[in-house]
Amino acid sequence: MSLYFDAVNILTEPASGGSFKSRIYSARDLRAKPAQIYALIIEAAKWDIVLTDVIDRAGLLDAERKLSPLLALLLVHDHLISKNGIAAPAAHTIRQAVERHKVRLRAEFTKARVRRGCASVEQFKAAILKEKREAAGPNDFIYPPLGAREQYPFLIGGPDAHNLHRLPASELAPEGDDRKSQRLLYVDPHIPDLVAVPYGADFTSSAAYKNGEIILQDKASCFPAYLMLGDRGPNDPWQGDLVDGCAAPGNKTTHLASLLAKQQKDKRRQIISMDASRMRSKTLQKMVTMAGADPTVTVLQGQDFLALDPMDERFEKVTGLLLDPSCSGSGIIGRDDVPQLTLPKAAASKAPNPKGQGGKKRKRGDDKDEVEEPKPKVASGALNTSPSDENDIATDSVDQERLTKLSNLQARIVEHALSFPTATHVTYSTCSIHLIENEAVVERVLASDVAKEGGWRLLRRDEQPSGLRKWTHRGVRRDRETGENAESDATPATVDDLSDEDLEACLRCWSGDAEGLGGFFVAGFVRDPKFVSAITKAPGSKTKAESKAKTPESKAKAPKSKKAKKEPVQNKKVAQKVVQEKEDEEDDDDWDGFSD
Ligand SMILES: C[S@@+](CC[C@H](N)C(=O)[O-])C[C@H]1O[C@@H](n2cnc3c(N)ncnc32)[C@H](O)[C@@H]1O
Repeated sequence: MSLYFDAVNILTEPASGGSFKSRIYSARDLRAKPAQIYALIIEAAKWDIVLTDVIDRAGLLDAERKLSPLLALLLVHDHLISKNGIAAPAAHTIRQAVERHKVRLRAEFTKARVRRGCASVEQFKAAILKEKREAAGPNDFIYPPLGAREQYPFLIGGPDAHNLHRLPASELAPEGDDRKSQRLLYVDPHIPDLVAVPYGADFTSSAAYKNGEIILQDKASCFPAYLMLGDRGPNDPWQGDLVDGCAAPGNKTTHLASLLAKQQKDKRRQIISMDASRMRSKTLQKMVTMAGADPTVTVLQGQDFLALDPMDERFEKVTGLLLDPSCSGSGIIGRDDVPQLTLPKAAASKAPNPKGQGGKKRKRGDDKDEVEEPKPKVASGALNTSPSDENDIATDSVDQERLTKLSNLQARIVEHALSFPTATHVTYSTCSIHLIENEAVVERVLASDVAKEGGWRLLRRDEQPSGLRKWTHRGVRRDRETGENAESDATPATVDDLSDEDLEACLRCWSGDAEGLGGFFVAGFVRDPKFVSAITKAPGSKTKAESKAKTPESKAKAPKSKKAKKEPVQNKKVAQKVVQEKEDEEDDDDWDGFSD
């Protein structure tokens, strides 16, 4: 029974940071399994317009005054549609409150099906999806309308499923869907192997999804790995190993693995992937395994990227580093992303709550008779969720001090990446909209000694992979006016030291435009490989990198250690600080991978 009360609480509590799904998985006071709660809400949302109609016509809420509209909707969903009925003992008050009306409820459900001319429940489900799709508007097929992302997932092939476009439409379309004969996948024009699927396509039950052959991923999240590995193929494969320094839950790591696998059929390069948070590292490992990327990816669990010694032998072949560190998450859309359900009408004479909020708070163990819950933020409309699980710290207001701290850490992380002696490519990304975390970090990094000494510059637009070259949203010189910024007292930041070409090199995504994405930023840093060999191997070079680099002789003498070497003292303080921050964040979002 706790399942329904937990679901009601989740749907009615004020949204904190992270996506709806991640909030369920990280909630502490749930008694039912998070996966069950999530599934109940998602399934009930698919049927809400019918269930509401059935409940209203059956007069359930007038007869059962203790049932709130939301609780009734969830219970009636399981009563009519779930194979096992309501998940509560037969004698439970709430179950009885619904089952007392089973004849009427069943009759109204059947009438609703027959009115739509459907012979089976599957057909009925498809008809409802179609109704909802039509209500959502004509553009639903292309990209997700804001706030309905999880219904229009972006899919990307996993390491061993390079061509998702071949996936049979029958795997994706719901049974009885009248679009089976139509084109069901929208092939993305910017990212290879990326497709959007139409409303109601239940790919989560497809074998390809369960096997990790396809991965649900936000489009913007695909930019960094593609920016790094580009349009190469087997004739022009990536040379060297890769590091993903801030990798959990693993979207970009698995995308890197997928792109690498496409290029290198025989000898696979390695990806060393890590996250400072131990808890999130477990999710990372799980996602890597599910994607079949274990042969390519080594996960360093709980590893602080800043504590890595770039001179460690493990990294001697590293040519590319992908950095997607913690950020404000201000680009994540649908923060208040509780599913929006159409609800039945409350009983007419129900006593209003004194605070105007609906009922009393339920205590643990007392769910036998307490059946009202706070008024949900529910309305008619589509399911509204966001795939923001990889980011963890979105807040509702601009905290300049926090942004400054984050940007300091972000700049330090990118500069550390630039200090890897054999690196030629580094990408930096955030899902923040703030200049201070994006262009301003790039500006600082380019001005740093490590960038200047190492010959680093930005990967120009004309050098970017073909799909991203076409992307029109580019870096900005000053913060855009947003609701959040408007409330901030801070003077708008500007970047004056970046050239127009530098800004063209930066890629931006904005929420609220026709692209249908959240806010995102990515930039690529590159340097000429000849310059790399000069700083690591040229005799007499005075660079820091070279002064620390091992000579071939010292390498021959030193035992080949698999363990990280003692970190530089300067990094140690940073490392301790970051690890502390990470431990503070251990309770943040976890992501349950694609193993529903
Ligand atoms: C935005 S999330 C990364 C999302 C990931 N790239 C993906 O695509 O799924 C940021 C991650 O960086 C990790 N992180 C932050 N600072 C770190 C550090 N110094 N070393 C390693 N990981 C760090 C956080 O624990 C968090 O999991």
